[in-house]
Order: sequence, then structure tokens, then C-alpha cells
Amino acid sequence: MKLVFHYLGKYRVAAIMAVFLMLVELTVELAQPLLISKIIDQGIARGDTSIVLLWSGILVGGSVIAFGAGILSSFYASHVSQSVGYELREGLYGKIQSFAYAVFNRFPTSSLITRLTNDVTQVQDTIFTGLRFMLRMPLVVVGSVIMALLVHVQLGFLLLLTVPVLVWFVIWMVKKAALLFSKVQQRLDTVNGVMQENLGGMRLIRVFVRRQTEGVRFARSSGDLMQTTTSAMRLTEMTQPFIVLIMNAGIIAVLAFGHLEIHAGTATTGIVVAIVNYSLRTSGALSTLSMLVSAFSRARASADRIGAALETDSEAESEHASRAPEGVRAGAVEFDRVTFRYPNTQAAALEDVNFSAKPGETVAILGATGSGKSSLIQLIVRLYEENEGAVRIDGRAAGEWNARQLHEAIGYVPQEVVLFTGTIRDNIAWGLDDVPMEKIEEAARQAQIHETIVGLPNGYETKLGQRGINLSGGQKQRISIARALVRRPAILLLDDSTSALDVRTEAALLGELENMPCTTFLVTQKISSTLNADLILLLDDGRLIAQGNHKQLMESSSLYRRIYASQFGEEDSHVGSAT
Ligand SMILES: Nc1ncnc2c1ncn2[C@@H]1O[C@H](COP(=O)(O)OP(=O)(O)OP(=O)(O)O)[C@@H](O)[C@H]1O
Repeated sequence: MKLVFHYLGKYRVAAIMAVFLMLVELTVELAQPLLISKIIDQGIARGDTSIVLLWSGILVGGSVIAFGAGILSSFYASHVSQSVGYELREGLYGKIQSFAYAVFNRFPTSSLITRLTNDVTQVQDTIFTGLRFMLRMPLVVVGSVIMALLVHVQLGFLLLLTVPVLVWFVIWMVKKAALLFSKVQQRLDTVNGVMQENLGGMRLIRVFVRRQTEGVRFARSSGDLMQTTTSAMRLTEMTQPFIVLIMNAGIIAVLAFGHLEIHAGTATTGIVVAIVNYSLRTSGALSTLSMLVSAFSRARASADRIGAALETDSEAESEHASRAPEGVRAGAVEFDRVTFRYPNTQAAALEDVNFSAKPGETVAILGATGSGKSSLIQLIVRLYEENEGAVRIDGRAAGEWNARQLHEAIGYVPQEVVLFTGTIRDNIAWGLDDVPMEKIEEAARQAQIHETIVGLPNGYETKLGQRGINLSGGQKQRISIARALVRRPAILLLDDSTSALDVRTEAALLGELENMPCTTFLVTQKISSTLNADLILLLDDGRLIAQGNHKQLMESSSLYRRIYASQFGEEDSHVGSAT
């Protein structure tokens, strides 16, 4: 909540205006029953038309003022709420962008989307209703009771008696509803998660004939959401009839006692009507208040969730981060007894890994699935940090480089290709300003995709769908490689990025890479891609069990020989010493 007030503070003038204008509206509202009682007692009862006209004129004038004040107050309140919503979304988005990569293990994407959309909207809407009604409703209750007591002490006292019962009930209900609504929010997260997985994996769902199963999974999570929401809504909807019931009992008491008072000559019809009017306003205000308070507790849960994301540490820049203007140049990479565990896991993904790659070398990383190949790459690009040992780049601990310099020097092609909505040209030049067309074409040529691109009707201006669905897997991989190459990186990291390429295209690409001055790390399952590498790292279950060039590994590693034999056939095992 502190957070919401912090953002609200920026719009305090508009917020104060909204509240002030609401108070004008409230004053007129509280005066209305009194004016009506005057019209009845001094005008209608005495047959005095001029009094009726006078008070009616005042009533109408007041209503017009209240109307104008109400509209202006809404205008200010919506300005404040929309602006705070906008700032919260911006702040949250910026924060998520700055998260250390490991944090994404803690916040699933679906939950971040719920925070950015639903939670922010919840807070935003509640700020609006808060400014318009939150202060107004308790004031209507207190003001009505005071006015009723002023109009007639004994009859006003009856109204005073009913209020604590109703307030107690509202508090009880709101507490219960708050619990239920926080469950609603969790269920919404689950629905969003299932939906996201389903939409992302639509093709797989069809091919694996999982439509029905996934449909059931979605229906289940959606049903859970419906049930929890229904329980919460039932509870809140019970409130209004209950308040009306108690208030009706109060009004009957007012009418019964009012009747006696009128007979005794200590009250008038107008007074009784005014008290009934104040009672109706009180019950109306209390039932609105109960809805507002439960909306508040929902918004509070949302604000807490937004706050939790906003308070998460951003990617820390090491204190020793380099201020050197030249940045990473040569591209030497050294792992010195590196051990790494993913957050919240016990087993090490990499254990005691030691190797050194000289500038310009090609390093092939080979190993079974789950052996730690991607983990090693992610340590170089600093998506994660090692737990023990040191990763050194150009002789300096990786944490000592400033993140921007490091990322400018690294071309990273992740295992899962990500293309953005936009043209092919935008996708290759992504993240760089004003890249000349020749450079884009050169990178595309090196990535073996230029010919394909110019063959498309719109060439480099071809628009890609949300995830580049109009290209083949291998074409997407090559565009993603061109994106890394156009940056002329000192270190190039290809995480299984040639898996969808045919042998000829892959060989041509590897040939291009050999001529480049960068240090290249190539994660691969194919031994054919390792033959010309300067250094091959053979990983097995997180351990670096062998390293050297092809010839050396053929001599020193039985696992390497076995992999070689399985891919090339036993009889060829003497072939291919390309070093
Ligand atoms: N985000 C993560 N959180 C926890 N554990 C992870 C995470 N990512 C990978 N792991 C685990 O770390 C180990 C190494 O995974 P890694 O992705 O580095 O293997 P890999 O050799 O690249 O596999 P593949 O060839 O299948 O991509 C595996 O046991 C994997 O389960």
C-alpha cells in the first residue's frame, strides 16, 4: 500500500481536488432530507406554496451544484487513477526488464503477466472508487446519524442503534471476503499459466492429439476460478440483503415511534420522513462501503503482488565493474574450477569445470542432453553467476566487466529461437541503432540465409508474425544467428543453433565462422561439427570429462570414441582428424 501512496503522491493536487469536490457533493446530499422535511412541514402541511417553491428552488440549485461537483470529481479521480495505473505498469515493466535472470525462476511468466495487467487494473480501479466513494460513504453514515440526531434526538437514536450492528457485519464479511479474493487471484494466475502454455504450444497440442486433455486441464483450472469467485461473490452479495433487512427493521421502529411522537406533538411528518430518508442513505452507504472494502482488499492483494515484484533486486552491477572505455576486445574465455547450481536446486549443473579458450578459437561443447552445455553458455553470457570458481573474460573476472560492455561483446544465439514481430531486417538489426543495410546483408550471407531472404516477395522487409511462424525452423535459426553476427562480437555463443540445418548448410556456416576473428562456442550433439574445432569440451553430467582437439580426444577419451563411432560408424573411426 505504501507503494500506491508513493505513486498517488505525484498526483496529490488532482487527488485533493477529487476529494474536495466529492465533499461538496456530500454536503448537498446530507442537506437534502432536511430540505424535504422543510418543504413538507413548512410548505405542504401549511399549504404555503411560496415556501414550497423557495425550498424546492434551493433543493434544485443544490442538486445542480452536486451534479457539477460530481462530474468534476470523477474527472479528477479518473485522471489520478489512470495516471497511477500507467506509472505502475511502466515501473513494473522496467523492473521486470532489469531482473537478474535467475529471478525468472521465482516468478513464472504467467504470474508476471497477471501482475502487469489484472493487478494493475485492480489497483487503478480501486483508486478511482476510493477517491470517489471511500471517504464519502463513511461520511454519509456519520453525517446521516448526526443530522438525524439534530433533526430529532429520540428518533435519530434509533438510527444510531442500528449502525454498530451493520458496521460489525460489514467488517466480518470483508475479512472473510479478503481471504477468498486472495485465492481468486491465485486461481487467476493458474488459469493464465495454463492458457499461456496452451496458446504457445498450440501446434504440439494438435499434433499430439492433446486437445481434449488440454481442454480438460483448462476447464479444471477455469472451474476452480469460477468456484472460488462464486463463493467470494456469494458472500459479498449476501451483504446487501442483510443490511436492508436490519435497516428495514430500524425504519419500522422509526415509523412506529414516529407515529407516537407525532401524536404527542413532539415530531412532525416532515421530521419522520427526514429520519427515514437518513436511514435509507445510511443503509445505501453501508452496502456500497462493504463492496468498496472488499474491492480494497482485492486491490491490496494486487498491490502487494506488484510490490513484491517491484521490490525484487535488479541485476546487480558488481562494485568492481569495469569503467574501462574499451570493453571486451580479444574474447579470451577461461573457466577456473567453476561450479554452478541453479537457484533452489541441490545438484550442480556444472562441477569443477576448468578450461581456457584463446581469442579467435572455436570451442565445441559436446555432451548428452542435460549434461550442462547450455548452463556453461549461460555463465559466459552472465544470465547466471557461478557459485564457486571464476569465469574470466579477457583475463578479468566476468563480474568485473560492466554488463553493457560484456553484452556488446557477446553474440548469443539461444537454444530456443526468439523472433519479434516486425520485418526480417528489424529482427537482424534488433537492439542496434542505424545498422547499414550492407552489414545486415553481410551477416545474413554469413549465416547462410541471404539467398532465402531475397527470394521472399518482400525480401528483407518481409514481416514476421508474432513468433516468426511464417518461416521454417532452420530459417529462423539462421536469422537468429545473423542477429548475433551483425554485432561483430568478440565472443559468439551458439547454443545448439545449427540443429535444424542440413549438413551442407551447416558446413558452409561453420566454414564462415572459422574465418571470423571471434571466439566461438558451439553447443552441438553432432560430432561432425566438432571436427575442426580448436577445443572440444566433452561434458557428462555436469563434469568436464575430456578436452582437447578431435585428434587428442580420439586418443584420450573412450566416450568421445564411442560417440564418434555411433555417428560415423566403427570402421571410419580413424577418419576426420582435421586438426
Ligand atoms: N532453470 C533451471 N532450473 C533448474 N535446473 C535447471 C534449469 N535449467 C537446466 N537445469 C538442469 O541443469 C542441468 C543441465 O542442463 P543444461 O540445460 O545445461 O543441459 P544441456 O546439456 O544444455 O541439455 P540439452 O542438450 O538437452 O539442452 C540439467 O540437469 C537440467 O535439468
